[in-house]
Amino acid sequence: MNDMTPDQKERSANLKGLGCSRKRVEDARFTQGKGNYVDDIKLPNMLHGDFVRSPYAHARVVSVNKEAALALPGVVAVLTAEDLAPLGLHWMPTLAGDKQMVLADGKVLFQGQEVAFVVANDRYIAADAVELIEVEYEELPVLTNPFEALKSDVVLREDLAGQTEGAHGPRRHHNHIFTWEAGDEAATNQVLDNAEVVASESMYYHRTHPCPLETCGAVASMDAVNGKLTLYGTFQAPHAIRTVVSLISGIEEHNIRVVSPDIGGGFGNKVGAYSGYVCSVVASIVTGKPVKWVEDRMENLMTTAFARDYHMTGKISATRDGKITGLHCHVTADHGGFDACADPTKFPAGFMNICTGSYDIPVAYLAVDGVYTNKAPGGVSYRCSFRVTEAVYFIERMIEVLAIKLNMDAAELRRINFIRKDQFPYKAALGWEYDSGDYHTAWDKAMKAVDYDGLRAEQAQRVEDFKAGKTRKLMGIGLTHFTEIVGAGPVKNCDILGMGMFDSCEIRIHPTGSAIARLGTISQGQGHATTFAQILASEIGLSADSITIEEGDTDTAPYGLGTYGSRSTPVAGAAAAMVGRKIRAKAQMIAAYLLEVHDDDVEFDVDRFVVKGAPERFKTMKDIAFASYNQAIPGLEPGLEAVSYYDPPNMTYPFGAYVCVMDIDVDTGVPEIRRFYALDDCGTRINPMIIEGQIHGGLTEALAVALGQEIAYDDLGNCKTGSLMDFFLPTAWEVPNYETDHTVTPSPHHPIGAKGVGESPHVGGVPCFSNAVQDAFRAFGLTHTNMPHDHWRIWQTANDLGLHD
Ligand code: PCD
Ligand SMILES: [Cu+]
Repeated sequence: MNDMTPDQKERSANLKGLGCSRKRVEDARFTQGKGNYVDDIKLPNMLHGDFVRSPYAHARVVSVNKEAALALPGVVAVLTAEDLAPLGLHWMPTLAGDKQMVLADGKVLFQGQEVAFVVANDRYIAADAVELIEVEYEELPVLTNPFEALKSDVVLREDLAGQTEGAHGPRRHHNHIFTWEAGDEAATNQVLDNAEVVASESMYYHRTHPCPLETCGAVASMDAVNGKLTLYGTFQAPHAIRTVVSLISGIEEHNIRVVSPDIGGGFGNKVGAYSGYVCSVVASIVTGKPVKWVEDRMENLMTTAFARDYHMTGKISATRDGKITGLHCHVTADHGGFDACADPTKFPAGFMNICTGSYDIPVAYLAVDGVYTNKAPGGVSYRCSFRVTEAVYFIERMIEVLAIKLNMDAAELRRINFIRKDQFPYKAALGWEYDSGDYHTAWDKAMKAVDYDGLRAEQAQRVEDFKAGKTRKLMGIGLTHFTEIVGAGPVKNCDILGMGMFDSCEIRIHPTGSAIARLGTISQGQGHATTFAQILASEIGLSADSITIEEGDTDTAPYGLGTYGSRSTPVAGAAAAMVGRKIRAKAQMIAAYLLEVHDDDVEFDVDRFVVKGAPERFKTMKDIAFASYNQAIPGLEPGLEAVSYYDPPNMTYPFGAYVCVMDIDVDTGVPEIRRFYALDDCGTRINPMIIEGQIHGGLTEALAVALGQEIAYDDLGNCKTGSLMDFFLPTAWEVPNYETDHTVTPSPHHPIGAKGVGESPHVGGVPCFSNAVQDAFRAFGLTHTNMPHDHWRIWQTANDLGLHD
């Protein structure tokens, strides 16, 4: 940009390409109520489905009596496992290599589990009929604690009885799912045993839920005449859903069309497959009519994919002057009744092995035990790619705990252990190769921006004042330096149900120099229609305003693995850049032909090809597009179209430095966020305004998780947080003013150097908010206390430390 002439700058600005804070093109539709969501889909003669769900967390289903329901006028059908069994559809495969009941097959394993599916003429009749179905249950002992589940005689998964081998290796107990290990245990233990200092801590990253504003839903429409099934739904991965539906239903894949229309937020909740999808498809086949199923808020919170629920124990060793020498981590992962985690096949605990964080740790070991309990299945990322938020929370807490043990400043401890710029690409002890980073620059910028030393001085004074009885408010400074890992993934190690996690972009340039591009991803609010057009604009020299972006229809879009794990930019974004380069290569030939020079004698110049050394002789991309349809080079195919399937060579590693300043009222437990500074480095920035929006959103979800959001159960397995009365969803009232900042460290292997950003603020935000709360109490002897830090728990912490005496 800097070495451009004024004319080039102007032409470049007209393209609205990379780096432009272009306004979101989708917002005209959304802000005027013209979105098209699943519930807006209304097909002729459409029926409506609703579930009978189990009130018990663990029970045998003795009988289901449908008679009264079927007698209700307007009820068309009631499906149970018995009806699905002949089709082989009473169980479905999960993304984690387990299988899950579509409808209760003899027993239920969590509260809210689907027992029967009612199909009726309208949603209200369906709901009334649900009440008329009599289910006889026989209660069984409930296990909600994974540690107890591993000791209990109670067999949760009777269908797996006697199976000592699971999808991810040996199972050592009937409620054990897998053990997954990374790193060198013997070497790590040796370092820990001989270390000058070792800090240990156990922490629980509580169960929570993505809770998008729009709940999950689907409309299935089986056309019996031509054998075509159309399935509309809130799918974050429409192509994968098409393949799964084909595999489990036996309908040939070309006869299935999956459409993700507008999606009202996904956040990981809409990656997996749910009973509602299968039941609406079966119901449509059985009734010959379209069937809609849309869950309500309680069903969404209580039964669809939860996130986290990781019990983590760590040991970190260091020299007396603070150089970290080793890290040991053990996780007990509560997966609920079925293992339905959405992770690449080879990673049953996702990318938890990024838990060495931003630090140069020579040796490390991680083991994760997956366990069945009587809770809802799921295990999705919720704004973090595959357990990265758990990993970052773990290491950022361990650093704080170590700082306390060493009696060192936590910022300085981080600084002396960061991976240095000259160490990239950096091979981490747990296997990943970090593509790029410049942590010291980011950290120093952050410390300076917030006047870190000044803050610590103020905090020390506050402690004095508190002890002197002059104030009842403590001050906490939360620090986090996170490293994300996004862009799954190289096909060599990342697949879902055998489908490699590449992604795709196809473009067709029309004669007049405008275009349509389709991708294998699907926006849920991220703004892909805006940003993918920007990547293409810069690559092919046509204005972003002349490029339509389309996603989500498997009949038209090229195959791709969808949008989650911040993979759209690293993978599909790369495909977009590559497809642009294919277009440019052909355009170059056409331009040279039209200008009557050799191919090598023309060069690309923003929006045109010019003859080298003679910039007045050129053909614009618009000229070339038109020519490609009528005067193409003899022997060359007409038209200007291309498709690219991109298999990334590595993942991308965005990072950031966050600081949170908080005042905590010791007597009420209420935290007040005075300041939140977030520096993000996502490599090349496509749209700074969209990035800022992503960061505000992710930080707000981080605040939610750290300060109150939780899916909680009582001992009987009753979900206590099934509505927004109990499940904390922050509003403008709780949200502070965020200060955003950035550095730019491009990814060396991504065609435009971009890394993902959507998840970063959440991954970095959760430990930062939590560290702020905990730091406020450091001077009074606190080392660690578990999230969520709601007012009651904060008050309790103060009380336990004797601050109310
Ligand atoms: N460098 C850069 C990067 C990025 N970007 C931008 O930003 C966004 C984002 O991106 P990414 O990061 O790549 O991502 P994606 O793939 O697209 O997406 C995903 C994410 O995204 C986020 N964000 C959001 N937003 C909204 N609005 N909504 C939603 O739902 C959501 N979700 C969340 C989540 S959760 Mo997961 O699923 O858990 O895994 S994952 C996730 C987009 O638009 C793009 O383009 C830019 O501009 N630049
Ligand atoms: Cu995750």
